Amino acid sequence: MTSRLLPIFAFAAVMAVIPFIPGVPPFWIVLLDNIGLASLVAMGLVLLTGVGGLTSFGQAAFCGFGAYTTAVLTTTYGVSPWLTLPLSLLVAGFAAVFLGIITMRLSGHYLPLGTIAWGISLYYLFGKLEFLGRNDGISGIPPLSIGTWKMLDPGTIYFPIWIAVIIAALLSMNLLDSRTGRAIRALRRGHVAAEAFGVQTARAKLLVFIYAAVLAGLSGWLYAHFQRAANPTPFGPHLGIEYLFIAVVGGAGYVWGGVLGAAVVIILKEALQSYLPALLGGSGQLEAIVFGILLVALLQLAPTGMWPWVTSLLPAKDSRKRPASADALPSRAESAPADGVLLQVEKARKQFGGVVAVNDVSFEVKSCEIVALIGPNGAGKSTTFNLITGVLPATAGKVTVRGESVSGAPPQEVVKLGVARTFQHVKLVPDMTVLENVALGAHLRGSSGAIASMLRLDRADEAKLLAEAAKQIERVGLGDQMNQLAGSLSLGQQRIVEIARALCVDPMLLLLDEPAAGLRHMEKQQLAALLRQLREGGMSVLLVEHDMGFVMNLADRIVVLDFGTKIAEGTPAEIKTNPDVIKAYLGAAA
Ligand SMILES: Nc1ncnc2c1ncn2[C@@H]1O[C@H](COP(=O)(O)OP(=O)(O)OP(=O)(O)O)[C@@H](O)[C@H]1O
Repeated sequence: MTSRLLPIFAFAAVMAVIPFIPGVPPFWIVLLDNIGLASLVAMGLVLLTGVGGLTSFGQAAFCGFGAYTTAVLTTTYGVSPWLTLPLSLLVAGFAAVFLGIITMRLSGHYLPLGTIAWGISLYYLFGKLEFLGRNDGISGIPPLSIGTWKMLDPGTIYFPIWIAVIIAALLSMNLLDSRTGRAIRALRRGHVAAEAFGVQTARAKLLVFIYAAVLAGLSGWLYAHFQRAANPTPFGPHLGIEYLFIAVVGGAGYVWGGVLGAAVVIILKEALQSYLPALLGGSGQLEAIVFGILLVALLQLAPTGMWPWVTSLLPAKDSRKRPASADALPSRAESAPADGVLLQVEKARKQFGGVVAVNDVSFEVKSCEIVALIGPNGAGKSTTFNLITGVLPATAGKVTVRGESVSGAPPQEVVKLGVARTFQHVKLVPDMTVLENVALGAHLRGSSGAIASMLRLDRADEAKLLAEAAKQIERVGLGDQMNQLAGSLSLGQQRIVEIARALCVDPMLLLLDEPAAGLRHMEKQQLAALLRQLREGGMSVLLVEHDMGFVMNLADRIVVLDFGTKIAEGTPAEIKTNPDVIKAYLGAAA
């Protein structure tokens, strides 16, 4: 048994024993059932909100889909509860596809607002539909049973609930620790970085949305057979907010945070409801107020949630070693273009309203060449990068890579042609290790999907991706930092991590946006040596850089932009003495 699974099996063993401990009050078991049911929903939210950065207040509605599906099928049509399980999950999943296609396009505050909107609508819909029993709901739902053993009491339904929680936790952990998981985790840093490495972000968002909905649907299915009744109240927006609360209190980025959050919130609520009126002698909503205050205090104590706070109190584990060696990933099949021109930018133009950020700029990058793009702040260098990599559509002009037009192509297509990039403002996921961040660069070189990852069938593929990531990290000289969190590195080192991530693409052209910023003198020399070595190996580099010493010693050719217009192009020696460049840039930079 691996050390990863050991704590889970220990937890499962403890949970299995609890109902058999003599003297355990039945009320505790009911509480544990409720914790398990809430854990399932919260675990989905951990992936959706904590990991993927997509806030949803509407998860309770998916519990409703799961619960009502089994309620209708078992009571009206007499279908066996076990047969309704896949159907409940399917209905919740399809509802997520439909709602996800509409809502996942929203960004910023509009996304959570969208989820509140459909959360409220579905709550009222459940209460209006005749076949769902309107506000009274559906009663007489049969219990789960195996043979003649009917799971009628809280102590027996306890087992399917907690088996579901443990399986869901395992699947979620497997998913996060995979190629698809990295893609989901990268979503939190925005679309641009993930898409630059081929991640279909819309698909990844929808996937995690469906996953969270299916877990909520499972919770709803279990709830219906636990309560033996379903009505709209537990599937309304109030509960939707509470589930999000549970995930945040537990630690929205951590699978087990969902379970811990559910335990803390449900036990706290229950304790306040039982003891507060007796203590203070009052009745009414006092416990709700105290509950709110206590949760805010908890979040002050552990702003990223209880789970990371609790685990930080445990003795630190040994960080993982270098990934085991694996078969190398196949190298890029395409060879250098016959005419030697890797990248051709022809009269590229980009206007933002009245601002002409890139003004009919033309230049090319040949095979095995290092070209620098320089110019004052706001000259249009980063915008030019964004035009080449498909982040922004050009207003006019043409960009070709190895003779193939990339105008209008999305970043996911451009990277397939062997164009990899780094960003002026570093876009790493800070709470992922250096290794995991870099492995995102090899996304397109792996093929395992979400289901294979959840079932751990992706290990051979994953080993190759991690081995490639480790190779590139060592190549850029950060082998010792491989298992550190990317956010703990200096900004200069994070830029180098971005280079390793780009190298994982096996690129023909590397686009580096200010790679030397934040590096010390020695580190700059090492970076220059690395880039020369890459050039010797057949790679081309286009770099934006303000450090003129670095550029002049490294570049074969320099293109100078000023106010979006190309004002000069030539060798470092020519550029250094060009009066226009001195006037517009070098004079000021010197
Ligand atoms: N999304 C945008 N919307 C509007 N204007 C923009 C946008 N992006 C860039 N610009 C404008 O386009 C011009 C070029 O910006 P760009 O970031 O490409 O310059 P840069 O040469 O990379 O500058 P720096 O060296 O400061 O990064 C600037 O005037 C900038 O304000």
